[in-house]
Amino acid sequence: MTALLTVDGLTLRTGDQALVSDLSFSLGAGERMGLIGESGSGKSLTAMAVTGLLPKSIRPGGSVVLDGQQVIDTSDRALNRLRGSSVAVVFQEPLTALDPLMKIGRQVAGPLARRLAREGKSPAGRDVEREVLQFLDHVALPQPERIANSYPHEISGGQRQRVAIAMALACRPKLLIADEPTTALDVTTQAEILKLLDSLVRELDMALLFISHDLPVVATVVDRVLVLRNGRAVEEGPVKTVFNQPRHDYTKTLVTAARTFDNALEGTA
Ligand SMILES: Nc1ncnc2c1ncn2[C@@H]1O[C@H](COP(=O)(O)OP(=O)(O)OP(=O)(O)O)[C@@H](O)[C@H]1O
Repeated sequence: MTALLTVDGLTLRTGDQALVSDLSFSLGAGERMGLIGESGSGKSLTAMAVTGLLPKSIRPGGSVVLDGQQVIDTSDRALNRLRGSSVAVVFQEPLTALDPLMKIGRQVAGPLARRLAREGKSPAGRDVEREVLQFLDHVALPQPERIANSYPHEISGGQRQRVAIAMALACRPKLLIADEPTTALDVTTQAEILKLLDSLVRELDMALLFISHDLPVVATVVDRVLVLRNGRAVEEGPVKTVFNQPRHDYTKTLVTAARTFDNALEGTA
C-alpha cells in the first residue's frame, strides 16, 4: 500500500545553516503520528515543508510526496489542489487561521463551499449555512447560531480553536496537521480540545501529524512518535515503547523532564 505521506531525505537550509537534516518518515492513511522535540528542533518547519508553505528564506532539499504529489519545488498553483483536499493545518494560535473582520459563520463557509465545489456540488446558500451550523455543533460549540454570528474577538480562545478545527474539518482532508494546537490554552481547555481532536480524527478516519513538545499530550493522541533534535530524527517507534523504554539519551531527558513535571504537579495537588 502506498503511504499518504512520504518524507524522504528532507533537508531545510537557510544560508549555510541546516535547520532540518536528512529527515525521513512516512504516514499511512488514517495513521496518527507525533513529531516531538524541544523548541527550535524543526517541527514546525517540517510541517510547513509538508504543506509547501515554507518561508522564502528556507531552501528545501529531498522529497515530500503527499497524496501522490511531489511538494518540494512545486508551484503554489499545483499545491493549492492539495491544500484542503489532502491536507489541512490547525495552528497553535487560532487567530492565525481566522480573519478578525469576518463573522465566524462566513469563515467556516469558505472551506466548506470550496470542498462542495470540488465534489461537483453547488449547494444553495441555505444548505451551506445549515452545514456550517452542523460543523460548529460537531466541534461541541454551544449555541452554534450565536457563534456563527460572532466575530473572532467575541468568543473565547478555546472556542476559537474549536472554530479553527471546524474549518480544517470542513475541508475533509486526508491528513490533518495539528501544530501545538493546545499550547495557547489553559489546562482544562487543552484536555477538552485534545479529546475532541482525537475523537474527530478517528471518526472521520483522517491521518494525523501531531506536533508538540509535550510528551504526555502526544501520548494521548498518537500511535507512533518521531523525536527530533536539532533538525535530525533521533528516535522513532510506537508511542508506548518510546516513552517507556527510550533508547536515545535525548528522548530519556524529555521523558524524565515530563515525569518530573507530572510528579511535581501531583505533589502540589
Ligand atoms: N523563516 C526562518 N528563517 C530562518 N530560520 C528559521 C525560520 N523559521 C524557523 N527558523 C529556525 O529553524 C529552527 C527550527 O524552527 P521550528 O519553528 O521548526 O522549531 P520548532 O521545533 O517548531 O519549535 P517551537 O516548538 O518553538 O515552535 C529554529 O532554529 C528557528 O530559529
